[in-house]
Amino acid sequence: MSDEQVIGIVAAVIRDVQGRVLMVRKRGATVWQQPGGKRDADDLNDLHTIARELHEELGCTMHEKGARWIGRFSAPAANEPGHVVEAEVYEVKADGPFEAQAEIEGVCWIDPAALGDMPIARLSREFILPAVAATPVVMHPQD
Ligand SMILES: Nc1nc2c([nH]c(=O)n2[C@@H]2O[C@H](COP(=O)(O)OP(=O)(O)OP(=O)(O)O)[C@@H](O)[C@H]2O)c(=O)[nH]1
Repeated sequence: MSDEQVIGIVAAVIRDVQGRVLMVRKRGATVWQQPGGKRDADDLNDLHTIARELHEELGCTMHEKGARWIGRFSAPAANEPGHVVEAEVYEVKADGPFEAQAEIEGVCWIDPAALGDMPIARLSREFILPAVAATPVVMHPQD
């Protein structure tokens, strides 16, 4: 049996027209990660959790349509030693502007196929961003 504690989260992938992915950095943290977070007792479902977290962290509004489940991934947690993060990950559309607020200190856009040596949380670097890089950007006229 493992002593590792599991943090369950829901995480969002938001892409721009060039296919770049929105990343956030929490206050006091060095690594970039996906927007999102833990489920609240009042959340109706995982997309509701994402919509709430996006509004809290970035002040943006998630579209109800166009969400796509990317997968469930697990990795050592970025900011909590000895913890594992287990994430349900969705690509969603949202209206900007995207502005750092609440516990978020930084926002940036990265090319998922060219990460270089940027400090990125393992969940994103090893699982989420490779999955996204393998998928073409789909833009719908109504988006
Ligand atoms: N949101 C998010 N958390 C991640 C990712 N990767 C990763 O390791 N984590 C870890 O999971 C933890 C989730 O905590 P969180 O702070 O985002 O969740 P939250 O907003 O609901 O937390 P709070 O209400 O306690 O402030 C992060 O501190 C981080 O260590 C990721 O891509 N997105």
